[in-house]
Amino acid sequence: RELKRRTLGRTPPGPKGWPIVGNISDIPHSKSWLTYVEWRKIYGDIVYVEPFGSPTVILNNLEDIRELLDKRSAITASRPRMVMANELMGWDWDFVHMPHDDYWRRHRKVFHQYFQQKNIPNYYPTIRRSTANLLNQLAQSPSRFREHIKQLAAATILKLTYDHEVASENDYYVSLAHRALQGLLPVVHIGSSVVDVIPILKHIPAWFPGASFKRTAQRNAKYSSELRDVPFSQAKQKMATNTIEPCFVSDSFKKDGADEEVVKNAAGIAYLGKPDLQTASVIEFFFLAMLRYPEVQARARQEIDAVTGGNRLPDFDDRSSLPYVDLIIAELFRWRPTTPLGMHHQSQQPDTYKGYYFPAGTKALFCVPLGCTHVINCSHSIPFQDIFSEPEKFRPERFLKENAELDPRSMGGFGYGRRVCPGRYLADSSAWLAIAQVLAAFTIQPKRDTNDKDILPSLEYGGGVIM
Ligand code: HEM
Repeated sequence: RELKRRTLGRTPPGPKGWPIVGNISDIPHSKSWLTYVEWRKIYGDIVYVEPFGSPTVILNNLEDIRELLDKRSAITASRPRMVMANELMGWDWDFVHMPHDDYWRRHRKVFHQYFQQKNIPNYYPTIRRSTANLLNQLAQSPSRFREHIKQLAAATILKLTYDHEVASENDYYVSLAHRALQGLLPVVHIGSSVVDVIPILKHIPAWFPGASFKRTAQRNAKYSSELRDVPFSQAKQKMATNTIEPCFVSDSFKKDGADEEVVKNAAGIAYLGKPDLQTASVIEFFFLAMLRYPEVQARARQEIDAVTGGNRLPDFDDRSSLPYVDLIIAELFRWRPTTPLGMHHQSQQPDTYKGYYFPAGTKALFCVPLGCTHVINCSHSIPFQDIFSEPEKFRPERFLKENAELDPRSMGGFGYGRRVCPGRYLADSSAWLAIAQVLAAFTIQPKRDTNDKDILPSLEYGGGVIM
């Protein structure tokens, strides 16, 4: 290591690890960003750790993130090996976690062709239908708003992907995705499973003491193939009988050189739920913000009523006349990013930056540099307060004044470089219509307790990958 240091330069500073296991015990499994905040104060914007010999940097500064993950994306667009998820649980078809290679590129291309920006207006009718259903459900059972929001996101993506209509919360496809995700989400974060840290353990038998990860993997493996195969074969049956309406599967099959396996995999990922979980998450955070900031809600309502006359719902044509609603969405991305640590990137070549050496295979985690994510439970340390003042406050007006040139939607909320979220245009349109129409049709208020006091929900994050 000393020789490497002398010839290639130093790796960035970070907590000193132990022999062999490195920093494995320094990285918490849950809410790790709180630890990263503390490390930033000690070591600076670029922190280096080596859990079990695996080089990892934590990037805390937008300028560094943009340089390394956007500009040098050709070498930082890969993903870390995921032994538990991909090799034991059968998720190797999931292109979100594929290495940056030709096979990934083919999936990304087919996905992009369908979900690219210019195609989104074709999907407005589907988004409108799902949103109308959300409004009806909210009118009938407002306290179940979280279930209704999840159904909204699932209905849009399943219709667009397979021409499948989600009729109820108990929809079979929705529960398939839910079951699969319950197994997958806990194992996609660095260090979340012992076998990702020590891959050789994947060869020990399931009965071996301490091999509970193997038994967990075996239990969950069938959900991954079920999720990918069942909806796809039903869509294919509809295609065979000419009863399918245009959707991702049918459109992608019509393209020259269509590859069935790639279309099947990419469809499975559109539907898997991570994407629609995130859209649902943005809308849930919107409800939280409106409960806490009624003055923002009132101002948005005023803006909408001035455009619609208060007697119709806003629609996509109104978007350019409703700038404040857009600022609310921008502020949601800053105030509560749905993936505060983004998704891990991995470099494919050694590199140097700011005098530091990054070995090939360095994993990069970026703390989405938007504001108060990191402050929760930790109000004395506010990273990025250099960018946003009072980051813990939900204040859409900040983008009219001191932060007018910034848009958090292009500051990491959707990721970076060649891996930037290819579903972002669909997500943006779905979230916008739901938020604008809910603002027009309802007033979001807290429940009251028996003493007529508002019951306000907690502002705390959970501890997973997607909030
Ligand atoms: C508000 C909603 C959403 C948010 C905040 C979001 C955010 C993200 C983020 C942070 C990444 C990782 C980017 C990186 O590694 O640098 C990502 C990747 C991805 N997202 Fe989204 N996303 C959303 C909605 C969607 C939707 C609706 C779809 C599908 C239609 C989608 C499909 C994907 C896919 C396929 C990837 C993996 C791309 C790759 O690895 O090449 N996302 N998203």
